[in-house]
Amino acid sequence: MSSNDFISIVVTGAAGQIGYSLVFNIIRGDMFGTEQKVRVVLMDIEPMLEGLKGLKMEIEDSCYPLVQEIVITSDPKTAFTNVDYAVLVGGMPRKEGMQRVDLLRANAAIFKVQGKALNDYAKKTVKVLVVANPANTNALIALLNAPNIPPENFSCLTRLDHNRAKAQIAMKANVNVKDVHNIIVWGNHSLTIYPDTRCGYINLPTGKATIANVIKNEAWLQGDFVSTVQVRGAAVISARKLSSAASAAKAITDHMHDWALGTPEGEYVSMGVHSDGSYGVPVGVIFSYPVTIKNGVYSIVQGLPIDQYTREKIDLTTKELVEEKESATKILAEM
Ligand SMILES: NC(=O)C1=CN([C@@H]2O[C@H](COP(=O)(O)OP(=O)(O)OC[C@H]3O[C@@H](n4cnc5c(N)ncnc54)[C@H](O)[C@@H]3O)[C@@H](O)[C@H]2O)C=CC1
Ligand SMILES: O=C([O-])CC(=O)C(=O)O
Repeated sequence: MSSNDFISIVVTGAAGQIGYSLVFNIIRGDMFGTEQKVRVVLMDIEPMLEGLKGLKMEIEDSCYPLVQEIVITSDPKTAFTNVDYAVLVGGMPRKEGMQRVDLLRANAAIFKVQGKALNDYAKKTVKVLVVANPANTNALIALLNAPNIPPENFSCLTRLDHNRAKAQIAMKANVNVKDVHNIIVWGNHSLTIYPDTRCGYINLPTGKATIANVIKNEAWLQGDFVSTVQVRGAAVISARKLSSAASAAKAITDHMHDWALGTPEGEYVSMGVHSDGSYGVPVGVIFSYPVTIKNGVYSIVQGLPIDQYTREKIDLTTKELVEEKESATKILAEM
């Protein structure tokens, strides 16, 4: 995993609300296991360095034994040098009246710089997770600016959508979340993401049953369930007046944990990854697929049945991602 006896991970946007939860998940051992020492680089923009000093003090005061070193910085070279993992949370949030393309432009500049810094300073084996929105296309921009790092090493966070879908099914079926398996979320981390339960199953005391057979409500599975997952982020913002943070940090932790340590035999998780053309999605967009992971390498689950309804949902989210890619390509060409 690392040439040393510790793993080096950078978290950008570490002074923000996700960072405040995430960093403690990492140093507690939730991400890489309770025996794995970690060197954590906390990166944010210069005006946030004072806040990062406070976070560093809190980390020290928590006395977590896995902490090898805590570095705080706003300098990309210092942040990315020799890291094994990079979680890119920092970005420009959408402001009132801002169009999606404006958000893309503001973030393209950030992810161009960070992609180049990863390329120049990180280990060539670095595994990158982009969280900041628009997450799929920000990940693509970073990837395009890091030609020396394999495209398979870039991903974006859709595990929160996956976890949200799993939780909705568990609540509807009145079972524990740990008994719900093989949910899939397809596509873009946006309102078009498609949560799909057709391959999923639930472990009941009587044995394994399909989600459809337990829920027995196809209209709900194709209607309210899908829309609840799609608008869940907005629902949290509306209630909390802040976007999801602890649940996002948990999803990041799940994503990196599974990427580093693998998925249980037969278990799918959802990850935004560089499309290889699977399921008719064009090559070269960052698309959420069902994956299994072994020895740090993910494989897109192949051969799943795609019915007409699913095809339409996958096509819709694909169309949005292709349009985002076109906008990003134009924006990058103008820079
Ligand atoms: N993919 C997903 O499932 C989710 C994505 N998000 C996204 O994650 C991002 C972060 O969310 P929060 O922590 O709540 O936001 P926040 O606003 O609390 O924190 C963001 C941090 O990023 C920093 N930042 C801005 N530009 C930076 C740069 N160039 N380099 C380093 N740091 C920079 C800011 O100074 C701030 O400290 C947002 O874009 C949000 O939309 C949030 C939840 C779920
Ligand atoms: O919209 C946001 O900033 C937060 C987000 O992505 C989510 O909660 O899924």
